[in-house]
Amino acid sequence: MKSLGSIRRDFAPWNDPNAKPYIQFDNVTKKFGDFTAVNNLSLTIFEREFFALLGASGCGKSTLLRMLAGFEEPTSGRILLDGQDLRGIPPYRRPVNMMFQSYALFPHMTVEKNIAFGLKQEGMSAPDIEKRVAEMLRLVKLEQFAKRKPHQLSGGQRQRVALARSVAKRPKVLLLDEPLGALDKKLREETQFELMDLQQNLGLTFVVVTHDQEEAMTMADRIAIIDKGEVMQVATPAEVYEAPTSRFVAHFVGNVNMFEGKVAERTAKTTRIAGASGAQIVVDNAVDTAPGADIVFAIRPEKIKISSKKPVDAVNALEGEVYDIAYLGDMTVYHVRLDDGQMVRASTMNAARITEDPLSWNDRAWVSFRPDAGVVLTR
Ligand SMILES: Nc1ncnc2c1ncn2[C@@H]1O[C@H](COP(=O)(O)OP(=O)(O)OP(=O)(O)O)[C@@H](O)[C@H]1O
Repeated sequence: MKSLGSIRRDFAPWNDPNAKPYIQFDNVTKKFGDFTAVNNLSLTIFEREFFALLGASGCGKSTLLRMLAGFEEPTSGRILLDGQDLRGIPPYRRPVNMMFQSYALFPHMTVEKNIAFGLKQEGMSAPDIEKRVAEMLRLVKLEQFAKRKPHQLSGGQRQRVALARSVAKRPKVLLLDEPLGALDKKLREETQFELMDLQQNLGLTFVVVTHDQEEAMTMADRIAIIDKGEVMQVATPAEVYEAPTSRFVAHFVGNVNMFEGKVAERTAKTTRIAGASGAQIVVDNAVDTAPGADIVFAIRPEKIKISSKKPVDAVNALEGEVYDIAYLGDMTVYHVRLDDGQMVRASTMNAARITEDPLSWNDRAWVSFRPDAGVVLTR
């Protein structure tokens, strides 16, 4: 497969067999009574990585973070940081800091006092505190707000104060639980980039918990997709999107079409899949699957072409009727009901202002795609 690697091109320690993991969850299980919140989970995070734990509500991602911070201990298994077993080490003695969803700023203190608070408690000298606070204010671009109190700030500004306060003590690892949850969409997007800059400039390791796939995709070097306390896949955003290893992951991240069927025939290079209704498609061989086995071809909407005439030379072309059209400005999403009843989602970028092949509701239409435009999944 071609590289679906890190956006930071030169940063991919997970591909380096000699790289030492920084954080290790080693067969970690966490039970609350009879309920298993985290189930025999293992994963590794590298120094300076921006790592996201992504999953639906209740999947156990916050529990993972809380165990790393030391607010919970694993029922079994180990968590190592820089080779050291963290069991029994209280939160304040771990080189990690946690930023909570509710930022919990002190309302009666100014921005600079909020940032200075932890440093003072640590016994840092006054001139050093002053220097560090100024540096933090610069970092989060709040210099002119130093004397304000939290209620005189916007949500996004409060967010940045909380961030500055969490990184002021220079923890090696910053844990962020839904850090942008309280921000509106536009501010969220801006802050995502600020967070990435901050992490890179300070050279910190970030572990962020989110249920927002777009947020994880934007910010993280790698994403762990968690379901019911188990890791479903750990990969770069591009791999998770282009090469999901299960239906669960394919569905969880982005939109996807699933062509279900049985293996009808295999050659050295391709597999022919027969759907229940008789429609057949040909895909590149990806897995070792015997004829007759159940299989699914997962393909993203933007990899499907839609046209009013049957495309010449297309290996896979299926006919149907336009059921629904959503014009979204930058792109248009078509729902096509194939003649066998399956609904297919195809999206096209509106790169030009006028479409050459306009399609309307109830028009006959063809959807076509290349054999390598999706992935074959068996689980
Ligand atoms: N102290 C506790 N006692 C009992 N059950 C708990 C406790 N803490 C968490 N759980 C349960 O463990 C599961 C995982 O919780 P966790 O907070 O890790 O989920 P999450 O993935 O972070 O969800 P959310 O996005 O809603 O915060 C949930 O079903 C939750 O109810």
